[in-house]
Amino acid sequence: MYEKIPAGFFTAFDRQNSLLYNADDYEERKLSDLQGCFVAEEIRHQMALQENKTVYRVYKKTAPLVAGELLQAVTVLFPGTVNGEFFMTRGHYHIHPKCAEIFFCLGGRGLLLLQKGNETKWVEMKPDVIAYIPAGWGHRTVNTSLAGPLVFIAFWPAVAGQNYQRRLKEPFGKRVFQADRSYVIGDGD
Ligand SMILES: O=P(O)(O)OC[C@H]1O[C@](O)(CO)[C@@H](O)[C@@H]1O
Repeated sequence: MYEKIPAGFFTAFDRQNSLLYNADDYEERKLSDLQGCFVAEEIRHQMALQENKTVYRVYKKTAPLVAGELLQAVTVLFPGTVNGEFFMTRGHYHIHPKCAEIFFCLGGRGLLLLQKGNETKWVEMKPDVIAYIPAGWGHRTVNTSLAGPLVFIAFWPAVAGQNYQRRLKEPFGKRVFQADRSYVIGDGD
């Protein structure tokens, strides 16, 4: 379908299979990779020892890790909870302080949590929402629906890098729990 387009110059969202066509890198995060993310850490640990569900998949299009280049990735964040707390990504800050990021929601329902110092913001993610993550803000996504995956594409500078340690010092100030058929936002750590 895309044979006339040079592979280095495009990607496409494969809606049927929920993945990034022409991606060249892939990551899968299971419950065993998400140590310390959920309030119920012991329950997460037990779930990881038993079924160890996949929480999210990331299909990436790489680029040289130099200034001026951009990376892109489709994330598929599956439905589920750990003791009523919705499945989420680990969450990170960028190493480079001047790198923003953009998310475009392709399907599902969720929240993008943004953190800077003690300040927490959130953006409701639903199809066609384009969320902007300003430079310096930590970001984590949460699937707030048990009906299906939250799917979004992200674009960010290739030099951004990911800092996972900073969230220990500047943790996400909100947590998202199941409530009837919806969600409730509770205080974080
Ligand atoms: O790196 P984390 O926090 O595990 O989350 C992965 C997410 O990060 C991103 O790189 C976007 O910041 C996405 O591609 C993916 O959703």
